[in-house]
Order: sequence, then C-alpha cells, then structure tokens
Amino acid sequence: MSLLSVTDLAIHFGGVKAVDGVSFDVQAGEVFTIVGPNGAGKSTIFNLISRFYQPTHGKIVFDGEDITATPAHHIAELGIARTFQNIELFDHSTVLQNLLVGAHTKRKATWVEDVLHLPRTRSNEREARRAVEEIIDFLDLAAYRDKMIAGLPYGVRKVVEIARALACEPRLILLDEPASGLSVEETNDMAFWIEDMKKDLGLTVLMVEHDMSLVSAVSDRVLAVVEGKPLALGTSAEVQSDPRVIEAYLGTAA
Ligand SMILES: Nc1ncnc2c1ncn2[C@@H]1O[C@H](COP(=O)(O)OP(=O)(O)OP(=O)(O)O)[C@@H](O)[C@H]1O
Repeated sequence: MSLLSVTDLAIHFGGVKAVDGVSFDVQAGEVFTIVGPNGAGKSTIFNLISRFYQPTHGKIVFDGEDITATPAHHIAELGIARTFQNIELFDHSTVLQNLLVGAHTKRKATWVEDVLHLPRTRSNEREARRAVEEIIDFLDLAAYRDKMIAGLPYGVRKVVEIARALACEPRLILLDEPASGLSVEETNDMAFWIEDMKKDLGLTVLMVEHDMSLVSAVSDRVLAVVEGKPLALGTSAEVQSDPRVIEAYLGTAA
C-alpha cells in the first residue's frame, strides 16, 4: 500500500506554474527520489507536502488520510518530518537541545499538566530523553551531543538535522538535498545513514537530490520533474538514461 499519494498537484505563483500536474505514490519502506534541473519545482513539492504551501490544485493523501488542507503544525504529529536545503537548526543551542525540540512533537501532556509538573509531564520528558539518546547513538553523534550547533562542521550539522527529524518519530521523512555541500566521503556516509533509516528503522524516505551518486546508491524509484511537470519515473538507471531527461538537463545547462 502506498504511504503517500500525490495526485495532480499544482501550485501557481502569479504566472509561474512552479508545480503543474504532478502525481506519484510512495510505497511504505521505499526510498523515492525526485530529481530535476534547478527551478524544476522539487522544493516546492516538498513545501506542498509539508503544508507550507497550499496547492492551487490536486490532492495529498498520507496513510489513507487526506492532508491537502491539514495545517503545517499538525504534519509532524501525523508522522511526517523533514529537513531543509539550508539547514534550519537553533545555532546557539546544543545538539541535544535541538533534538529535544524535535521530540517535543510527540509529547502527550497538556499545558496544565506541564505547568503543574504532573506525572505525565515527567514521564514524557524521560521518554523524550531516551528516544533522543537512541538517535544520537544511531547517527553516531555522541561526540557532538553537548556542542553548540554554530561551532559544528557543516557535514555534522546536516546529520544533526536528520537526527532532529528522526526525533519526531516519523514514518515518512522528507530529505531536501541531503548531500548538498558535502564532500565525497560525507556523501558516502549519508548514503549509509539513509540505508540504515530504511532497513533498521523501517522508515519511508522521500528525497530531493542533485548528487546522482547518492541518488543511484539509495533510491528504489526516481521521478524526474522539469518545469513543474513529471517527465520520467523508474529506477535511477532508467531515469538517467531516458533521452527526455538527458535533453532537459543539457537544455538547462546550455
Ligand atoms: N514562494 C514563491 N513565490 C514565487 N515563486 C516561487 C516561490 N517558490 C518557488 N517559486 C518558483 O517556483 C519555481 C520552482 O522552484 P523550486 O525552488 O521548487 O525549484 P527546485 O527544483 O527546488 O530548484 P533547486 O534545485 O534550484 O532547489 C522557480 O521558478 C521558483 O522561482
């Protein structure tokens, strides 16, 4: 069964058809990647799914529930978490503090229970700590646990952003260009983290990525979009050898 289903999705900004009739299904447990030249509409698709943007047209269904009109602040509770192309962390907080903010979305205590520091608040805090420590171990971040984000190397910050998304305990994680700005070695490590998220955590991954080495290494299926429209869908090799995709990339480069 598909975990995420996007049907005839479109958003127009004035005269710009940023996304224009995109449909795809993401199966539970797969890594599904969207590729395309600059300005193709990839990040806009992410912003529509995470509900930062309201579509002009179309439907988004997550786990059988129509989320086309769901407010953005409910999306994490439903089980969708994301990272951003330009890392969005609290720079003057530690890795641990950033992850605890992510874990906050799973808390069940009401504000009254919080103010009175009732048992459910305390057990929530213990549970959040335990979950966050597991993620720190899982992504090998123990050495950075109490370090400020601002002082961390870029590659580590990229992994912390993934850790923060995992702290929401999602079923679907959206990764917006996880390899951008990374060295070849860091990109190889990123491929391992993505594989581990899929195999060890059973997560479904929807990714936007330009780095074709990462795309080929981890993707079960790839969708190419050009000028807001879907162009080709298949394995990474199939999409990369599709003449329409090659032409779209060369045309853009030219
Ligand atoms: N909020 C907005 N207002 C107006 N135009 C927008 C807005 N967001 C995106 N666009 C336009 O939509 C088009 C698609 O942009 P988008 O950022 O989704 O492309 P992309 O495929 O993610 O590109 P890149 O690979 O460079 O990140 C572009 O022409 C962009 O200028």
